[in-house]
Parts: sequence; structure tokens; C-alpha cells
Amino acid sequence: MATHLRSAGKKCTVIGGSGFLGQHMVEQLLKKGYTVNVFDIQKRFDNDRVQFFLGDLCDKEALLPALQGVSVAFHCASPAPSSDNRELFYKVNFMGTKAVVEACKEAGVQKLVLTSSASVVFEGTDIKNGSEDLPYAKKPIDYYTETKILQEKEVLSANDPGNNFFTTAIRPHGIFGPRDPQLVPILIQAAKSGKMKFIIGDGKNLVDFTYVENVVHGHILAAENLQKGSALCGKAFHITNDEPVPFWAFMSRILTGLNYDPPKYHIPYWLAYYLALFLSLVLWLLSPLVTIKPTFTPMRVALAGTFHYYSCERAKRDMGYKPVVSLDEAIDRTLQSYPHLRRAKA
Ligand SMILES: NC(=O)C1=CN([C@@H]2O[C@H](COP(=O)(O)OP(=O)(O)OC[C@H]3O[C@@H](n4cnc5c(N)ncnc54)[C@H](OP(=O)(O)O)[C@@H]3O)[C@@H](O)[C@H]2O)C=CC1
Ligand SMILES: CC(C)CCC[C@@H](C)[C@H]1CC[C@H]2C3=C(CC[C@]12C)[C@@]1(C)CCC(=O)C[C@@H]1CC3
Repeated sequence: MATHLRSAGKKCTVIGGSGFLGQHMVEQLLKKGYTVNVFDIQKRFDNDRVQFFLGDLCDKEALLPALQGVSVAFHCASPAPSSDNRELFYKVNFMGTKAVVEACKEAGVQKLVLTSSASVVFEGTDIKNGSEDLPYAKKPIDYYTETKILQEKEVLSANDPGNNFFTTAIRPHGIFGPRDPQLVPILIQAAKSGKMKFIIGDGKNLVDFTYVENVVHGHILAAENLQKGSALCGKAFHITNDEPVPFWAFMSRILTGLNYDPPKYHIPYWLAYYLALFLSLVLWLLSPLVTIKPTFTPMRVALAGTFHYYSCERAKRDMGYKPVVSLDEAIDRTLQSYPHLRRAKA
């Protein structure tokens, strides 16, 4: 059945709809004829076609009005990984997700699609073409990821066909695109302050970077294929660009595309890792006196210096997923979208 026919008359709620991914979700859902509610802790854009509900997702009562009459809820809210706030991650990603599940059931929502993360299986060592069958990380790289695991388990185990409630999880990796507040802005900030001189390791490690529209496409396909008896029920799916790329080649392309020099000196992976670990220890000791956010954390060094790319064969097989924007096109569109970060040529 054509996508526009399947989506006719569908009403959905995007929890976290004011965020980077959330806003792109809203735009595509509206294009596909969905009626869209946004539930978020803040309102970051205006759109007459969207009904906004402001509140904290940890509060079930606040969620309920946003879910009335809705058939699909997309849950893509999370505190930013860089907030580095253990209590907040636990409260929002774990306890809050329990509230989301409860509220969906109470409001009679039939489908819940969670935005998880491919990092739920990453322990800081190489993953090449990893499938969804990899076990959850026993030692997740940070507390954000630890709570993404708890969150994913909570949502997948809530799948309950007997009560007409179906759940699935999308695991994207390294989302980028216009309006992303993390990847490009952090990279350019690091370049501006002269910190992007070194390639961690030999620079050959392949990683997935996934264009935001492909991530959105995966979510919408998931919602449309999630139904009684489908292979999606209670399962997680990698959504990638299906074009793993050397981490440092990708970074260099963004840097040169915005007129910054690419890194050219190599530093051994373990040296970078232990330097970052030592730095975080020093900053932790100083934290009662001063708060400094380091650019190079052990987590970022692990992400920058290892292979971690994932197979999206399961999504292709079970929901007909195929990236809609190639990596080349995605990088060009992203570079175009950040004129304010472009360095004036000398
Ligand atoms: N960006 C990436 O590379 C990847 C992201 N993900 C996942 O994708 C999802 C979306 O990420 P992204 O769009 O980058 O994140 P954003 O921070 O841009 O968006 C998340 C939104 O959720 C809101 N939010 C946070 N806490 C609450 C709360 N308690 N109640 C209601 N709303 C809340 C945020 O508000 P505020 O800004 O005020 O906190 C923000 O508007 C997240 O679940 C993330 O874990 C997964 C893999 C990779
Ligand atoms: C300073 C440089 C070494 C790195 C600059 C880019 C990084 C900020 C990004 C490279 C990989 C990204 C990534 C995430 C955040 C931004 C990066 C670290 C996530 C941690 C976002 C949340 C997830 O669920 C997993 C992502 C993995 C990749």
C-alpha cells in the first residue's frame, strides 16, 4: 500500500519534538499527511499545523493530554549526552520512559517507537558490521548509554499484542544534518580553539554517520510496519546510511568544507585515551571549585579511535528500509546549512 494512503488520517505524538531529530520527524510526518502533536519540555519552533504540549515526560499526567486520540507515539526525547548528569539521565531516560509507556497504555496509543542508540552495544572496542544480536554492553561507555540500555529494555519488554500495544526501537548512530546542535558545532568549536590537530590512531577506523532524514525515514517505516504479528514487535533495528566511512575522513570533510584545516598529526589511540582519562580525573577533582567541560573525553576518544559500524540488513528485510539520502549528498546539505560556522577565507 502506498505510504500516503497508509498514513491517511493517522495522528501521532512526537515526544522530544522540539529537539534536533524531533523537528525533522515533525517536518516529514506533516509532509506524509500525519496530524502531529509535539510533547517537549520546551517549544523551539512555531508551526500552525502542530499542537504543542509542554511538560516533563517524567510526569505521566502531563503526557496524557498529548496522547489522546493518537495511534503512534515517537519517543525521541533525552537529555543531551554532553550534559553528563547521571541523575538526570536516570530520571528522564529510565524513569521517564516508564512514565511514557504507562501513559501510552492508559491513553490507548497502539504503537510506541523509541529512538534508542546503536551505542547500547558499544564498549569502546571495535565493532564491524555489528548486528542487533550483539549483547547489550556490559560496560557501557558512559552513563548516558547505560540509561539508553535501560530505556530500550523497558520499551521492548512492554510490547503486548494481547492488549493491542506494540513497541519497537530504532538504533541510529552519529546522527547529523541541518540544525544538529552537537556534531558539527562541537567539531568547529574544537577547530576554532586549535584542538583539531591530531588524528587519534591510524585514521582508518570505519564509523557510521547517519543523515537525519534517513533516521526519520527509518522511524516512519517502523511505525507503519509495526502491527500484530510483524517482525518489528519488541525488537530493535539499526538505522544507518549503510556507507561506513573512516571517522577522520568524515571529520576532515566537514572541517575543510567549512574552511578549517583537517587534522594531520597522528597520536596513538591508547595515549589519547589515557590522557583524556587523566584530564577527566583532574577536572573531577577540581569540580568543587570550577566547572570545565573538556573537548576530549574518554567517551569521545573511544568513538573517534575505534571501528563501530552496524549492519542495517534487519531493517531492510523487515521494514523495507533503504537510505533516502546518500552520504555525499548528506554532507553537502549539512555544510550548506551552517553558513554561520564557515570560516572566512584569509
Ligand atoms: N544525536 C545523535 O547522534 C544520536 C541521538 N540518539 C537519540 O536520538 C534522540 C534525539 O536526539 P537529539 O535530537 O540529538 O536530541 P535533542 O537534545 O536535540 O532533542 C531532545 C529533546 O528532548 C527534550 N527533552 C529532554 N528532556 C525532556 C523531558 N524530561 N521531558 C520532555 N522533553 C525533554 C529536549 O529538551 P532540552 O533540549 O531542553 O533538554 C530536546 O528538545 C535521543 O533519544 C538520543 O538519545 C541516538 C543516537 C545518536
Ligand atoms: C572533538 C572531536 C574528537 C569529535 C567531535 C565530534 C563529536 C562531538 C561527535 C563524533 C561522534 C558523535 C556521536 C555522538 C555525539 C557527538 C559525537 C561524539 C553520540 C554520543 C550521540 C548520542 C548517541 O546515542 C551516540 C552518538 C555516537 C556518535
